[in-house]
Amino acid sequence: MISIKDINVVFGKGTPLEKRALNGVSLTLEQGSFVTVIGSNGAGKSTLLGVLAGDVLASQGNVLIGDTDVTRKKTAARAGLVARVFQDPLTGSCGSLSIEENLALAARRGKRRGLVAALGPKHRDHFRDRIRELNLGLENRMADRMDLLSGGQRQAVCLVMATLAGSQVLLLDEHTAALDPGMAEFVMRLTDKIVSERRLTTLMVTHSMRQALDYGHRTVMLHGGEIVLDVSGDSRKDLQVEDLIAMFRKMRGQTLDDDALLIG
Ligand SMILES: Nc1ncnc2c1ncn2[C@@H]1O[C@H](COP(=O)(O)OP(=O)(O)OP(=O)(O)O)[C@@H](O)[C@H]1O
Repeated sequence: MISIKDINVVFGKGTPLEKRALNGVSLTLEQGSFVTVIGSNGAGKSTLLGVLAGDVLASQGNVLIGDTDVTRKKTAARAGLVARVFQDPLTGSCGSLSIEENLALAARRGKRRGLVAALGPKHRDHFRDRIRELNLGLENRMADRMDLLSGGQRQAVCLVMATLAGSQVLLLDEHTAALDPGMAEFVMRLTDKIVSERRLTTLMVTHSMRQALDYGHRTVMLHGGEIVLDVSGDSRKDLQVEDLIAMFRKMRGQTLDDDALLIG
């Protein structure tokens, strides 16, 4: 479960560049709920994920993950609670390490014992089994460096990595945006499977209105650092991509030049 209450984030406070990125945002997600987050550029989506991951400390408000108040805990201190997959497949893993070593590092996230302990035969078998489930043939390439994989293969491995340390929260920051449409669909189906099988509490930022409505149970729209739409259940089922685009237009007070960018 995630509960954030009345979160304010101000960057560059007291400087000419002061920017209020989040303004009194409150959100509660039950364990296992999958929420898609949309909003135009600069709306505050990444800042919201940063507040949950610990990269961004709120100037006001509280963040609870499960029963733990993590408001003042930095990223490393909440690493065992939160897993994150980024847009750039190179960000969430180490290209110069093998698939197996990356998995071993991910399995130790938030724990004290090092890489050697996580590369014992039992763990290796487990890693190979988990990678085999992807059906990408990567179980035969466990010693290959991560930077030899395609972007999609790498994101798929990152998703497996995100589940290895037992985190209950998964943050997805436009994690399919850099992939071709076929691979993006594969990674989304995999995401859906992992989230539902493991009952992960998930926030997924996307610029694709289609993805935002097709996946998850609830959709939240941010604008100017505030939640301006929060839909689930029947009212979400009735929503069409065109409705979301119309809301974007209204929020931005202008016509979008290229709807295809949003529909994608
Ligand atoms: N570290 C920072 N220092 C100063 N300003 C920042 C910082 N991070 C974000 N901002 C500003 O805060 C606002 C919200 O940024 P954020 O990255 O959360 O938006 P976003 O909704 O994720 O946008 P995008 O869709 O473009 O990724 C923007 O105006 C941005 O310029």
